Amino acid sequence: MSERQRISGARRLVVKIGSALLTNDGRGLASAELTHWVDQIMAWHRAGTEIVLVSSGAVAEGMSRLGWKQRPEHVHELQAAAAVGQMGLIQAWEVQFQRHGTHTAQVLLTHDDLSDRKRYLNARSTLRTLLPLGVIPIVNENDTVVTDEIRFGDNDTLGALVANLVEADGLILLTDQEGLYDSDPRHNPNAQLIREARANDERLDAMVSDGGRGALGSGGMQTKVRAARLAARSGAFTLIAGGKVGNVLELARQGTEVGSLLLPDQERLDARKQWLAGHLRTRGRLVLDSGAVRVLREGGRSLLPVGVKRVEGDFRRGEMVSCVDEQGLEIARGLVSYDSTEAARITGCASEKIAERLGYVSEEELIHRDNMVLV
Ligand SMILES: Nc1ncnc2c1ncn2[C@@H]1O[C@H](COP(=O)(O)OP(=O)(O)O)[C@@H](O)[C@H]1O
Ligand SMILES: N[C@@H](CCC(=O)OP(=O)(O)O)C(=O)O
Repeated sequence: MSERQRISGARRLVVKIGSALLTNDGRGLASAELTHWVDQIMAWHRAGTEIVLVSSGAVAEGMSRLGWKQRPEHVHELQAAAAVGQMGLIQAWEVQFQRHGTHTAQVLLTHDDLSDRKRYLNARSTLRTLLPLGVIPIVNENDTVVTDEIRFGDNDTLGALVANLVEADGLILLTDQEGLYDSDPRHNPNAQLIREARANDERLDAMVSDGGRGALGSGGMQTKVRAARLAARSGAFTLIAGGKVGNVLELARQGTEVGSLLLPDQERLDARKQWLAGHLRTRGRLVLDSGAVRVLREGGRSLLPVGVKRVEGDFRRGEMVSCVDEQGLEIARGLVSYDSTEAARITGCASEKIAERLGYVSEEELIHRDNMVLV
């Protein structure tokens, strides 16, 4: 498979559209372009690719609605502008997707949400429920409750964290330049477009080192390269491409060489499992019966409550637990879908009986196979 076919063959993508592009450099929402991006996203969607859209532009749209000509210096004013602008932003997207009979969902997240294990799993479950329903989630930073992110105006990192969260095959960052150049094209007219690189290639750092922040006080290419490295941790590629090129998403879908493709060093699933195995401390143990030990060892299966005999330790949903056999030998590790008290109440229970025991169902599996590594 050629590297560009990775893009056309993607099953799940995160598309991030930056402030500079979406708001015509702060002059209000770019309505004509918005229509065009939605048409292209829908072509992809109709072909069976699940899409999460990460949309910036709340601050810029809020400033325009409030009649503010200068970007305010006070963070609380930026937050106020974002709260006003988010209304316009979501409205504009919704109207466009409605033309295609497609529902949208507003998802506001912070970086902290994604580093808290429980909220991470909750956000993941919500997004993974929306996608098969054919809904397009539209994600932005929850600017009311954060200050750092709004100061730096960086949704590239959020896009990468969402790509990790939903295990996307790729992250597409649409911006006002045609891609990543070997130096800032705003300052160097001879700058050359980088067509393809490994996301972890250290030479990229020098190319983006001047920051090159856009007029809206945003993160420039530095945050895009950093985002590509984050996305690569779960095996996703990143395409940085120019949203001003009329049909850029359509060209990318057809495998045409547009923008800069930054590639991960590892395949998607291996990368995620390595991340799981390496980054988290175990908080408790699930003692499995022999049937569960056998199916886990065979690989590729989730752990259901029915195969668990005993729960040990005190853990919360989303934390890492160890799965052991009755002799205490560790078989696997994974992110658990229920708190220890809930897990104890559903041990040995068929998945369809979870609701009866708990009054609700978070997940049918105690540990989903995507969240598990065999030891
Ligand atoms: N090596 C580079 N290649 C391309 N653009 C660069 C580079 N270094 C800095 N930039 C700057 O990054 C800007 C895009 O980033 P930004 O303004 O944050 O956009 P967005 O809102 O789309 O995230 C470009 O307009 C450009 O001036
Ligand atoms: N969340 C804020 C700021 C995000 C932002 O501008 O990020 P970026 O598009 O990466 O420069 C907004 O919607 O205006």
